[in-house]
Amino acid sequence: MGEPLSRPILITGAGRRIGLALAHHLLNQQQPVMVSYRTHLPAIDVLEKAGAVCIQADFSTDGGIIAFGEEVKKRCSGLRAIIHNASAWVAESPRLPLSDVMHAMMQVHVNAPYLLNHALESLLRGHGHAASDIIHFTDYVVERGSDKHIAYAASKAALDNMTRSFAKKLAPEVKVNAIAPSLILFNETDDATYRQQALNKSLMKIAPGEKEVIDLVDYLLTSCYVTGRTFALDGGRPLA
Ligand SMILES: NC(=O)C1=CN([C@@H]2O[C@H](COP(=O)(O)OP(=O)(O)OC[C@H]3O[C@@H](n4cnc5c(N)ncnc54)[C@H](OP(=O)(O)O)[C@@H]3O)[C@@H](O)[C@H]2O)C=CC1
Ligand SMILES: Nc1nc2c(c(=O)[nH]1)N=C([C@H](O)[C@@H](O)CO)CN2
Repeated sequence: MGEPLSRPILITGAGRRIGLALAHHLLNQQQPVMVSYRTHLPAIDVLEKAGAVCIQADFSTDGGIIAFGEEVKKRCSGLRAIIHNASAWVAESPRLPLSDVMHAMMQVHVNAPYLLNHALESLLRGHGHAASDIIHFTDYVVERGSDKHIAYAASKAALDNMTRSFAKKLAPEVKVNAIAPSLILFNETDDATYRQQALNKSLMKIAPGEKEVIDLVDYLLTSCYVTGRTFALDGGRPLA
């Protein structure tokens, strides 16, 4: 149904973990993919060999965000979707000035999606009803706050709110939705005690892995009706 798979899906921060898995999943479906990466990990070379267009970008400055948007516009004439995955999970710490933490969180989780959604709007429009998507990756903590990642949670809450604003602005050509995960994937540095504590916070008591996110992205991309909504991937954590 609809046009052949020609417009790329843009995934930010796809050099590792969920973004990287999503990029390979879409490529395996013969869906063209364009990604941003900050650190040139070997996985980027593999992605390029698999056919992805990979563009280096650091969203810690507005200049870096704007330059990335300009490069995307040079490299394609339309976009099927933008998936705002790029993120840093930074806790407040005595070693970091609080203003630096808040600034860094707002840059990657708010300024980047805000500026890129505006800059790339013309690439998303003009393809028909519900023909394009924006997906914001937020977080379960938007609902509950976080005493250890206050700036992170606040920035993700702003991103959650922008989901509804952009849904109003871009409908009906472009659907805009958010995915709010809780524990999906551990970090290599997570020790056994932390891992057990984290697993116990949900009813399902697992870290499901990237496929849980990929399956929801696939659903959102196929919908012609869902927009302005946030989808929790939290294993029943609010009920635990
Ligand atoms: N993993 C989980 O359990 C959970 C994940 N989420 C959300 O899901 C999404 C994916 O999670 P996950 O794969 O763990 O994310 P990661 O933290 O592993 O990776 C995010 C990517 O974003 C990139 N990035 C970070 N800061 C910047 C920046 N300033 N400019 C450009 N790129 C940047 C990183 O680049 P680099 O490779 O250079 O570091 C990295 O490749 C995120 O939005 C996250 O908040 C939410 C809840 C739980
Ligand atoms: N950018 C990231 N955001 C988050 C991560 C991560 O690794 N990178 N991890 C989490 C945790 O899994 C948390 O959900 C556990 O309760 C949150 N956000």
